[in-house]
Amino acid sequence: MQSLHVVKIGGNIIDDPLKLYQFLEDFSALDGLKVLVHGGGKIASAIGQQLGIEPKMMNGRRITDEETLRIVTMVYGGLVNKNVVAQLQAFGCDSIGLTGADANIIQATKRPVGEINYGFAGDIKGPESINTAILTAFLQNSLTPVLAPLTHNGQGTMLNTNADTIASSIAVALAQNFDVHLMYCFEKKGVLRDVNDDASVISSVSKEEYAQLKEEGIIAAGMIPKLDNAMKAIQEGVQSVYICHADDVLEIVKHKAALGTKLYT
Ligand SMILES: Nc1ncnc2c1ncn2[C@@H]1O[C@H](COP(=O)(O)OP(=O)(O)O)[C@@H](O)[C@H]1O
Ligand SMILES: CC(=O)N[C@@H](CCC(=O)OP(=O)(O)O)C(=O)O
Repeated sequence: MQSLHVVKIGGNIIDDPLKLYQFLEDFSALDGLKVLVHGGGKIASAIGQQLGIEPKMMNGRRITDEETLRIVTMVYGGLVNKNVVAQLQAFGCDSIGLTGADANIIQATKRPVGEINYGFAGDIKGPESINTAILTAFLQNSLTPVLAPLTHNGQGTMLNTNADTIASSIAVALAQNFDVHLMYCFEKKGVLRDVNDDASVISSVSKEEYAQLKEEGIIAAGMIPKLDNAMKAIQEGVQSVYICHADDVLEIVKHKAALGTKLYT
């Protein structure tokens, strides 16, 4: 099977124009088939605040009421997605910017109201909710899909879906057709033993080690949903999963550099 890289880029890089520029230059230089999934939570919060709407987060997830849904649709599907595509074009990477509604790429269901009402947050059922045929057709036509963290419910409503979940779901679905390598890129050197020390990278994490690190409180905050999604991918057919710094993606792929954190089942 052909190799495919699914790369997710997080909010702290997207929010920094220079870091984003450097990352997109490296991403463009990756050989072979690739998909980019972007977040943008920080920009959505900032623009919401400019419009007088305070962000509401619970367990690292955004509570998406009707007003917030309008903001995230504009910010993720418009501002962030189109600027990323324009910059990729400048680096010679022919890309197509999409939300989950475009070409019916990702259908989701509105999260049921439990103890917390997350509002218009979308949960992806499984690989059957991903239009792998159209994603494969884009890839075969030399286009790099750039996916915003938005899905739709098939009944006319957009839903907000965590970008780490989109990356994992896309990677698992495409693993039916490709040898998929999933990379979560962010502003730290990997999963760290001490979150303030970039020299404390844990080079590999198994399922058991993850449970232990979580219990000890070494893995916390946004790293928990990221690792839950990453672990799911490695258990469901993705060939390799890395969590690494946005600066290191090219080194890891091109030169097999021992950087970042590699996950094991
Ligand atoms: N053990 C850990 N190693 C690295 N980062 C950690 C760890 N525990 C918690 N974190 C926090 O998780 C954050 C990453 O989660 P998040 O902000 O959701 O990522 P992203 O920007 O990719 O969406 C890091 O910025 C860091 O503050
Ligand atoms: C439901 C939900 O929480 N959606 C996320 C989508 C953006 C995202 O995941 O952005 P980062 O990768 O930059 O964190 C949010 O609105 O914050």
